[in-house]
Amino acid sequence: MKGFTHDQTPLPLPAVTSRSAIPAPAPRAIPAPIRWWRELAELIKFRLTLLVLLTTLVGYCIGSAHPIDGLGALHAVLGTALVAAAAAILNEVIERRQDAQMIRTQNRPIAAGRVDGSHAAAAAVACALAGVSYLALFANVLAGLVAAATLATYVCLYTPLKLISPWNTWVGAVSGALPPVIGYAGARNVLDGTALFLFAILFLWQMPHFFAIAWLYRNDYEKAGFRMLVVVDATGRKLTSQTVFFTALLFLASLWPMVAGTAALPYTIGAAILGLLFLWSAVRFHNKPNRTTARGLFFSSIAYLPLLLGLLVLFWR
Ligand code: HEM
Ligand SMILES: CC(C)=CCC/C(C)=C/CC/C(C)=C/COP(=O)(O)OP(=O)(O)O
Repeated sequence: MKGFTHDQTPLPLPAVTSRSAIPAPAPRAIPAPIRWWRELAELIKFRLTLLVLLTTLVGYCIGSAHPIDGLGALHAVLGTALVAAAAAILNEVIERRQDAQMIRTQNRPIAAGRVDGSHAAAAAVACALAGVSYLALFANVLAGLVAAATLATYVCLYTPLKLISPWNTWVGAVSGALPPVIGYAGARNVLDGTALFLFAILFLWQMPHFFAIAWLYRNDYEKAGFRMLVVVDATGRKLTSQTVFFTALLFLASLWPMVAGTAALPYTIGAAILGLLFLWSAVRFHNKPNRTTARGLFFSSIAYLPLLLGLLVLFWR
């Protein structure tokens, strides 16, 4: 890959337009391993992928009998990690032109031309095949199939649909909701009501999560030609109403274990408190949509999910 072999320069920095007569200090060289890691982290969307893998681990823990089989969990997470990394890279290959037009993504290795798209695609396909086979061999075939379906919905449906219809977010939310199901299938080798519950939590959570982001980056999305709801809904009313609607549904769905008797009381109390705080954040965004409330909602989403999933694992029975 171009960026991993010849490139000795630090990653491009934003242009500095200072008129000061004092010469800027020469940029300090970044050690090669750090540079490579940064490129790889951008390629595989490291932080997003990390949370995705946490949901897989949670799915495994919920599906597994006590005590949890640590090696089994490791297999499920490793296999999913390979497929998720492949998904991120293929998305960046397909969207390299759009990514290059958006401020948020223009410095991604493929969009910026530091990594060759066809080499990256070949590596991603190898990674995807390795991940699905790994899951089929070391977890079970069902987990491998769910992972393959996650990859297919993300790369073959969601990614092209972003340029066509605002329904893309629903499709993307299906991809994002499947990783805990991979973990659950890896532990149980079946898909049942609990798998559906995990899917529903992730599906609903993604709506406020993404609508907050979409609001923050709506100019970027418009510039790149993405048909997100935030771009086609000029008033923003649909987007903010849907944000509250889905967060309220998420609140209700998160209380399902109380009704089904599958989680102890501390879970219900914790889920109710977290859900109300998240809902408050969504209502604040609805009543006054601006950068502050959108950012607040984004951070609430990032805090809510691991906390809720942590409670679920701790108090599941
Ligand atoms: C419809 C589905 C989703 C869409 C469209 C979406 C989109 C995005 C975008 C555009 C960002 C970048 C925000 C920024 O750079 O400031 C982001 C950040 C993030 N997303 Fe999502 N996301 C979705 C689902 C998920 C899922 C399923 C997870 C994990 C379970 C997740 C976890 C994260 C995390 C941890 C971040 C912050 C990391 C970072 O800033 O790089 N997202 N999301
Ligand atoms: C096992 C497996 C395949 C796991 C992956 C699951 C997955 C793809 C989760 C993310 C869901 C999603 C739609 C993210 C946004 O992507 P985006 O392309 O809109 O984000 P971007 O604008 O930052 O590129």
